[in-house]
Amino acid sequence: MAGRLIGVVGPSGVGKDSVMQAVAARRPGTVLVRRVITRDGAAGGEVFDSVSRSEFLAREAAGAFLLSWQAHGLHYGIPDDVGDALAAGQDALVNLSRGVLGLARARVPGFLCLRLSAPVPVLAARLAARGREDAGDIARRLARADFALPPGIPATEVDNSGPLDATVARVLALLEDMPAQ
Ligand SMILES: Nc1ncnc2c1ncn2[C@@H]1O[C@H](COP(=O)(O)OP(=O)(O)OP(=O)(O)O)[C@@H](O)[C@H]1O
Ligand SMILES: O=P(O)(O)OC[C@H]1O[C@H](OP(=O)(O)O)[C@H](O)[C@@H]1O
Repeated sequence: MAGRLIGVVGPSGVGKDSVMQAVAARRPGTVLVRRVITRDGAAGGEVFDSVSRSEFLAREAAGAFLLSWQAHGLHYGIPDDVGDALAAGQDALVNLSRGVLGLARARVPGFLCLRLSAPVPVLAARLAARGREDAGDIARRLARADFALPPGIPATEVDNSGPLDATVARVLALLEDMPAQ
């Protein structure tokens, strides 16, 4: 049976990468999708494929991405070969912009969406503690916290304002129960 693509969305700092990494580590057969990003490879955080803007645009034009978008002054791409993992029966977790959920749902049979949430003061504290962005960039990320999901996208909301372990346990339970949407 084919695996499922599980899009994890929510405001910057809510914990998407943290939750995805912990879930993949505890759930055999679940892989993390490595994103292509026009961000400095030394920025830290998630493991990603760092490329120049010109390289990104060339790959995009060549059809190398299942999904691509821009946010925070960066380009993001999801390699098309994620389909190989799904075809091999692996579930794949991917950090997505809320803005590409309509396309993801249209392009990927059985696409699932988890929407993480936490209050803005919690996001602000986490982004400051993470230290990957400067104060101006953090302010711009927080201003985007309430970005709405496109209409008609079924998403299961999971609160990540408490301990990470509690969120991970909740997501692991959900993944056993959730039917393809
Ligand atoms: N439940 C939690 N409790 C405390 N700290 C957390 C929790 N979840 C994540 N964090 C911390 O919050 C910070 C932001 O987490 P993370 O980078 O996973 O968020 P993100 O949603 O992927 O953000 P972005 O969209 O900006 O990449 C990290 O420093 C992480 O360690
Ligand atoms: O606000 P929306 O569009 O949902 O998300 C926009 C982008 O914000 C985050 O970027 P990063 O991981 O912090 O670079 C997400 O991963 C996504 O790529």
